[in-house]
Amino acid sequence: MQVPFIKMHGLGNDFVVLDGRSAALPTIDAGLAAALANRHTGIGCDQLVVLEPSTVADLRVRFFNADGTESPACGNATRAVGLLLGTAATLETLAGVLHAAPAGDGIAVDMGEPRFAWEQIPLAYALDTLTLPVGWEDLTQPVAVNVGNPHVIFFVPDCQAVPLDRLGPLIEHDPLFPERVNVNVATVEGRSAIRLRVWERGTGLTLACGTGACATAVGAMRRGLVDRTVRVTLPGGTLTIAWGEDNRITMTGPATESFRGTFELGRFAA
Ligand SMILES: N[C@@H](CCC[C@H](N)C(=O)O)C(=O)O
Repeated sequence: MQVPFIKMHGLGNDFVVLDGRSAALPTIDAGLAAALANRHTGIGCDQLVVLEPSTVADLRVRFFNADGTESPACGNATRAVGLLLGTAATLETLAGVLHAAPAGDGIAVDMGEPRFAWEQIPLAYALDTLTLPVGWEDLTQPVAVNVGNPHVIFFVPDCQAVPLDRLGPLIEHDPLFPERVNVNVATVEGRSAIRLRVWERGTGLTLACGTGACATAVGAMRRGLVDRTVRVTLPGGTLTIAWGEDNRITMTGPATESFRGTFELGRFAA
């Protein structure tokens, strides 16, 4: 069976998109997702994105990390799907129904409401999520925010200097986070500018993480470090994040289609 795919990215966070809205797709499981994502033996991507019909929105979108695990949310991929659709649309995700629409040269997405209760992150036990009293070497006292997926954010003087490739996996797998966690290191550069690097749960270091940008912006706003609209610059480029009076987060930024192709399912599925 030949399966069509679309290769896309949002600020270098790259995706293989399978469109099952009108054509039947093979069963998507962790093994197939990980095989397709593999950069040596597969197509190669940070996330596999699957589009399906929905009964409650214009379409349903599922996100799989490079290790095959499914995530309820992926900000950059949501913008990429918005680009594919080319018009305002509602997207059913495991994190709720989101709204994406063209905005200038990019796509704006209503990413929903952030959650801060320790059970909602989730943490293994009750702690103050505005200042978690924990640390790993020089990374201490992070904020925890759930924006559909779990994030911790460490505010540091120079995020470029953090050995995130070493500390990221330690923190991701710490028993404090029963569903693991995305690890953000951020430097506030002014009332409306943040620099950010992210170790993504299930994928590792990426060039950009949309939900990481949302969680970091909201964490910085909760701490009073920045205004309610902020530009978040990641290695792959810049997103604008606004946290409105209605408690909803809007993420705006670019997305790109790279190429289209097909793969032979038998090479990847068991
Ligand atoms: N790249 C993403 C986030 C993908 C999911 C994340 N790794 C998780 O498991 O929660 C983004 O742009 O938000």
